[in-house]
Amino acid sequence: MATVYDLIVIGSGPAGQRAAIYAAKLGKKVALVENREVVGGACINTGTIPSKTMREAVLHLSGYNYKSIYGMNYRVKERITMADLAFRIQHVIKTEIDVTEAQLSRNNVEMLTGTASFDDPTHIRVSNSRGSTVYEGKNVLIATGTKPASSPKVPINGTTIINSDLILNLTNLPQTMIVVGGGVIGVEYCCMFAALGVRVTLIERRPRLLEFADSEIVEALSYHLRDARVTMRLNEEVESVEEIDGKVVANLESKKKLQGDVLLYAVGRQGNVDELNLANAGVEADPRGRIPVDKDFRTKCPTVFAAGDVIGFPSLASVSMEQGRIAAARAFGDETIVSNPSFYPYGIYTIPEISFIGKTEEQLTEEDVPYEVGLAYYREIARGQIRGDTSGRLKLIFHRETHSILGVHIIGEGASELLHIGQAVMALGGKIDYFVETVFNYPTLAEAYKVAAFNGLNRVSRLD
Ligand SMILES: Cc1cc2nc3c(=O)[nH]c(=O)nc-3n(C[C@H](O)[C@H](O)[C@H](O)COP(=O)(O)OP(=O)(O)OC[C@H]3O[C@@H](n4cnc5c(N)ncnc54)[C@H](O)[C@@H]3O)c2cc1C
Ligand SMILES: NC(=O)c1ccc[n+]([C@@H]2O[C@H](COP(=O)([O-])OP(=O)(O)OC[C@H]3O[C@@H](n4cnc5c(N)ncnc54)[C@H](O)[C@@H]3O)[C@@H](O)[C@H]2O)c1
Repeated sequence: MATVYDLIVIGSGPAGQRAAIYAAKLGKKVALVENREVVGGACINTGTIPSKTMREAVLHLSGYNYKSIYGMNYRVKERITMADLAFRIQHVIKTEIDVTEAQLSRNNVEMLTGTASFDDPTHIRVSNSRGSTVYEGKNVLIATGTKPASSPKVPINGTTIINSDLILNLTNLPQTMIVVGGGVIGVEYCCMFAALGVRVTLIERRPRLLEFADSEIVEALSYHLRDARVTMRLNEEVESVEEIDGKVVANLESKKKLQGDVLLYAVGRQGNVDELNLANAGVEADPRGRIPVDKDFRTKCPTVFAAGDVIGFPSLASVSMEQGRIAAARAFGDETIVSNPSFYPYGIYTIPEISFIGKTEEQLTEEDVPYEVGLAYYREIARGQIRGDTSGRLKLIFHRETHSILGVHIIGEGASELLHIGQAVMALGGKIDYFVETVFNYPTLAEAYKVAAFNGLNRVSRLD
């Protein structure tokens, strides 16, 4: 007889963890299956946490934030090595794994190590080196995440041709690097390596980087990339990659050839569905391994749910956690838990960082919405000068007539934290006037909201 669980969760990344803990809090019997040796998924082990820790280490050791004050030669450590970066990354990964394991165990979530697959909609086979065991799940959540997209024409070798899972395989900092893909992963790593002095060439097949972000903000970022000696090749597609005489060569569709010491291939991600035997549950994935779900994260099979990156957009750790929580609630008939997707923020940890919420100017123009913009430059704000960030800016987009806030877009120090002020005001239905009427601590970067609000309202009154 198979052991019976109220919920079997497959995958221990942000979506799986939150679902498992939420169901356990409802008093349900929960098992969490993970095929890695440790919990945390791509988020803790290869994606979010390592990349954000590496960025922090790069900023600290390179003295990046203080160069405008102490001069371009200022740095905390003269020769920064991959070992310096790996030291801090491994420390944070280990701590995060410990925290997650403790959370799961004190909530009585049973961990099963191995690869899960469906025998039928309610029977999950867990296979590992010791064999396989079948468990019964009255409900099942697929939270298996994604892996880096690959191409037979790009032979990843783990040393000179890598993807984002293999960054820590680099033993030495390269002198030159080719980054393929101007999405979030490509641009974030491009910024980090450029800040370390690596000469980076970034190749993107679209006409611009980060196509979902506000174009003014992306232009501002592009200025910083050029300043860090990054060469941007937009409208260029990489067709194949090869190794010639110890160098990596990227062959572009335009017949150009680019050469570097290392190539990072970051052209998107593919759902982890190959090993699941989805057909046995009557569930199908699309060619990119994404599983379609309804608003409650239910698949075509009523007792099988899917959440996190495996369902596709927006593929963020932050959103995956919410999806997992809601999926678990719905599995047990709890309709009270809600989460509003229109107030999901983006934090893009480029150097400088970018964060935004709501609509871009391009979207509002397309929709014929009468909007106005209020801008604040960090250089006009005392805290900007104190922190040494004089190029940051905060942009508030608001409705000319109702004054409601339609979007907040920030580039600069602290952007991803600062954004949550705008997010709260938007979510609570506040208007731009709130920022004018509110006293902010001084000197803070948050003051940028007030300056931007004055700027925007002045523009409206000049025209009315
Ligand atoms: C380089 C990088 C940087 C990122 N930075 C950010 C960021 O700054 N902010 C942000 O919000 N998001 C970021 N993300 C995205 C974020 O990591 C993902 O959105 C998040 O990890 C998705 O969580 P998940 O639970 O869906 O799956 P994952 O975290 O991918 O976890 C899924 C787990 O399931 C396991 N699994 C797969 N198949 C099976 C099976 N058959 N049986 C058992 N186990 C299985 C996998 O091994 C994995 O451990 C980043 C991603 C990358 C790659
Ligand atoms: N800070 C964050 O929130 C964060 C950070 C990293 C990753 N992520 C998540 O990870 C996911 C994957 O990120 P990603 O950057 O790999 O994927 P992506 O799909 O966002 O970007 C891939 C880019 O590569 C380009 N491209 C594809 N093939 C190409 C080729 N042959 N030559 C040149 N360019 C090519 C595409 O046009 C696209 O712009 C994202 O959806 C994102 O949500 C989030």
